[in-house]
Amino acid sequence: MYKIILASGSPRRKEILEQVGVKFTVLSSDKEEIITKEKPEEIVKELACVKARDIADKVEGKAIIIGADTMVAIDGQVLGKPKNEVDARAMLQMLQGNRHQVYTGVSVIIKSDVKRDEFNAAEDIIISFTEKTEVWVYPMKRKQIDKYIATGEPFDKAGAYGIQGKFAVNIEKIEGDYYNIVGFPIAKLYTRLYEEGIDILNNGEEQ
Ligand SMILES: Cc1cn([C@H]2C[C@H](O)[C@@H](COP(=O)(O)OP(=O)(O)OP(=O)(O)O)O2)c(=O)[nH]c1=O
Repeated sequence: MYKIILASGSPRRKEILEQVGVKFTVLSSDKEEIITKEKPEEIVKELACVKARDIADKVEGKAIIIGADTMVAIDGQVLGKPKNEVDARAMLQMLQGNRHQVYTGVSVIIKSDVKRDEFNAAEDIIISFTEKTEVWVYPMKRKQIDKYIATGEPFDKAGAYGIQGKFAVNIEKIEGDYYNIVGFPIAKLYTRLYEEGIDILNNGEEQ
């Protein structure tokens, strides 16, 4: 039996794992997120890896630690969470009437309890990937953007919107995994781990 640990404080990621029936605990990382990469698909993987590593170093025994990070990209710009209202308005102004990409990077560290020798712990297995979803947003007037900002929804979300919330009325269409936009590409994670012989729906035990 593995302990499954979600290394993220995002309530959305927790909800998605609960929805499919994974038994896990949450230990969120407070490590500073320093970006050294340029491409969004690399940045999200790097940040997911920092979160998973931070928690993996703090837990003992057999464990599967899952880190994730979500960002929005549009016209060569990468958007994280807005810092304030002005920032949120600028982001939503860019996204309205346009197409953008949402990237979520996932990093999974599988810690075994088998020791190589009496001094060294067994090597961890690391699986990491990025999932991309294309999103088209209908044109929005300044008044609509301001009303949306007033709901308070933008502030803890990459790109300043939540597709699962009140922003749903502005989504024209998506191409790719919906759950990836909400912050966690659950199907890709489940499938990749299953290929490795790990079933997260069964406490990580092999099928
Ligand atoms: C685009 C979009 C993002 N989001 C959220 C998912 C993520 O929680 C958040 C991006 O922030 P992240 O930095 O990926 O994650 P987090 O700060 O919430 O949690 P932690 O760092 O502890 O892992 O944006 C939505 O909820 N809906 C959306 O439509």
